[in-house]
Amino acid sequence: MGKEFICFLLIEKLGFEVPTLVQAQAIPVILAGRHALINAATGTGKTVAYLAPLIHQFFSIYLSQTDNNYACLLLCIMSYCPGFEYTAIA
Ligand SMILES: Nc1ncnc2c1ncn2[C@@H]1O[C@H](COP(=O)(O)OP(=O)(O)OP(=O)(O)O)[C@@H](O)[C@H]1O
Repeated sequence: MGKEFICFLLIEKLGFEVPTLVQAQAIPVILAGRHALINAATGTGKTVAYLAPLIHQFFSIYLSQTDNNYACLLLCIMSYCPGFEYTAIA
């Protein structure tokens, strides 16, 4: 599973045609397995910058180990905190 899944997440599921600067910088680093300290202004897209590659890696592991069972729970918490539209627990 390569870049297509990240594009699927960002474009098809979230409707983000173009990654923000912080996403464009952070996503390839995290996908490469390197540590990343993400520092950017409020509202610049940090949440997706770290969640998209984490979800990608989660499903990569899931698909390569079909004898194990995993659960990925995506929660919509818009009412909890406007502007913060999603979170993930894996
Ligand atoms: N690539 C993108 N294209 C368009 N909109 C985006 C993109 N990435 C994030 N957004 C939107 O921008 C807004 C801010 O994103 P997000 O909450 O991830 O930023 P943040 O940097 O984590 O903010 P905070 O510092 O408040 O936690 C959200 O409404 C989100 O849906």
